[in-house]
Amino acid sequence: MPEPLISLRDVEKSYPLAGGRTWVLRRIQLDIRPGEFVTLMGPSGAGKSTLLSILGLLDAEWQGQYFLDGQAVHALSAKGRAELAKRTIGFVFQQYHLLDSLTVAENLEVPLSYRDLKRSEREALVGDMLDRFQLVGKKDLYPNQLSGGQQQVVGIARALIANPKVLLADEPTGNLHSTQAKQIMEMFQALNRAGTTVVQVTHSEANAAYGHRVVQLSDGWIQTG
Ligand SMILES: Nc1ncnc2c1ncn2[C@@H]1O[C@H](COP(=O)(O)OP(=O)(O)OP(=O)(O)O)[C@@H](O)[C@H]1O
Repeated sequence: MPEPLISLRDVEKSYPLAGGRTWVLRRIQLDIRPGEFVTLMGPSGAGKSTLLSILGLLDAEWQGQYFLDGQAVHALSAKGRAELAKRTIGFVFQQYHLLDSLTVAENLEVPLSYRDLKRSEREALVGDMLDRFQLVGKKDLYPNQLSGGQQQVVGIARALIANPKVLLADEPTGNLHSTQAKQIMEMFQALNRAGTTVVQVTHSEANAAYGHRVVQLSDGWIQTG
């Protein structure tokens, strides 16, 4: 068995509440191995998005231990976390989060702007992604000129352009019709088969069926057995 790519030990999160605290995640233990496709499920408010944000290093306000790709996230500075995230994580959002004032090609280039790459190298990577995701004909359009499904394809291409080890997706098909949703899930499955580790949050059993296993959250606890 390979070493886990993601390992959480006693991860907890809470918010201050009048006179005490309200708990969102309780004593989370989770191991995800390279090449896995894991689905986080559970009722509304169970803590799924919170857990995914912690995994994606978008949230640093938690307690416990998190090892990502051999690094102790809990011991890293904000700068160290940001660098680890850039190298390791691609994040796909339900609401796409594309920049409206940038074209498709420019949106794809955003994650590369933080890298020390020559302009020609950036253009080559953007060109590869446009080809791979069949977006060449759309490259000069703005997000509001695309369908929801096409915007999500751009969101996925942007998440993948820096070649992350882990793709995290929070309800990636939540705003899409079922045909578009199926296309997106097939894309995730293909990426996973090509080696990318995938963690998705979904309420959909159909989407969960694309993954290898389901982790159930309830009131901030992982349900076992
Ligand atoms: N700033 C905050 N202060 C207090 N509680 C918060 C805050 N932000 C989130 N929470 C609580 O954290 C809990 C978990 O939220 P989270 O978004 O992770 O749930 P979820 O399982 O993703 O739900 P959904 O399926 O509805 O998206 C919720 O009960 C929410 O009210």
